[in-house]
Amino acid sequence: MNTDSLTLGFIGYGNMAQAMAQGLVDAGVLPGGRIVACAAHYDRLVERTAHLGVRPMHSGTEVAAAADLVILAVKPGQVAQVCEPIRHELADPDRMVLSVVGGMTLEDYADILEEGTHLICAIPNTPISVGQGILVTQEDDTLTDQQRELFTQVFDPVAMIERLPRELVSVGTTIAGCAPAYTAMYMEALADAGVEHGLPRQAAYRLAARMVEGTGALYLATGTNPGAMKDAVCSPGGTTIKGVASLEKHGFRGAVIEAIDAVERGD
Ligand SMILES: NC(=O)C1=CN([C@@H]2O[C@H](COP(=O)(O)OP(=O)(O)OC[C@H]3O[C@@H](n4cnc5c(N)ncnc54)[C@H](OP(=O)(O)O)[C@@H]3O)[C@@H](O)[C@H]2O)C=CC1
Ligand SMILES: O=C(O)[C@@H]1CCC=N1
Repeated sequence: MNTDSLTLGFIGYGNMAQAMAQGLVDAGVLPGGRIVACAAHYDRLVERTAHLGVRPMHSGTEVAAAADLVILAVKPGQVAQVCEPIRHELADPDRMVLSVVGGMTLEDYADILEEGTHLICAIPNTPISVGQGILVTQEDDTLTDQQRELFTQVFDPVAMIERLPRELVSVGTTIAGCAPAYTAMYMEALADAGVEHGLPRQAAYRLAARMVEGTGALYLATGTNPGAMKDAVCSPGGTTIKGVASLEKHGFRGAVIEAIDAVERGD
């Protein structure tokens, strides 16, 4: 099996599944016609799948029968119920299952899937839709070496794959998977300030977005410590340090750390 003959099936076709499908099709990993999907509401599914040519199906049973790689992309509370009727199909030795269900680890599937199911648990983030994603993947999985290689072939073009031990998956997921929301809030706040000072809204968003993208790219290209990246922008007696001092006064870094703590505590 390789990506040229792979059929991928989503069980659940909401925000995350659509982001993944979009990224994979746009990156040329596979055409929409080799992706199948089911969801709770068929009419809505038909609308959501049309533009990529993804094939809508009526049930998880149809998806499992059609797909070599089945992606569980429903809410955590729904996963046991959707897997129950297709446990046997999912355990087919030629099939692999990827769970992107928030908070679910390999161990959580012991009572949900049949023993021997080839399963990997990973959490993507929404930038996967533009080929700039992250997949935080539990180090332990039950894939064969060949399936693990195929998994990498499929997702490498659209995401950085970060394999972590079970106990670190949660915080890794929070930073990679939840923080796009916090980063979007930061961009929104920067743009609001820009608009307050007269910048047109779209220009303000463009500046904020490119700045976030470029700052991340600069770190990835150079590995410079983020503290040193900050220092490099702050000229002595200059403008940037005034903003740094103001952010510190208002607890900026503490607020970010507390947000991650809140997710990890499950507040
Ligand atoms: N959004 C994100 O950034 C991320 C999400 N995740 C995880 O991905 C999973 C999905 O999240 P998200 O896409 O945001 O949620 P959505 O609510 O957007 O999507 C959930 C999907 O599940 C479908 N569904 C519900 N019940 C069934 C059922 N019985 N059979 C088949 N499909 C069903 C829904 O169908 P319908 O649309 O018809 O109601 C919908 O398509 C969650 O576990 C989440 O933790 C992981 C990483 C990031
Ligand atoms: O908020 C959520 O439940 C999901 C999990 C990771 C990102 N979004």
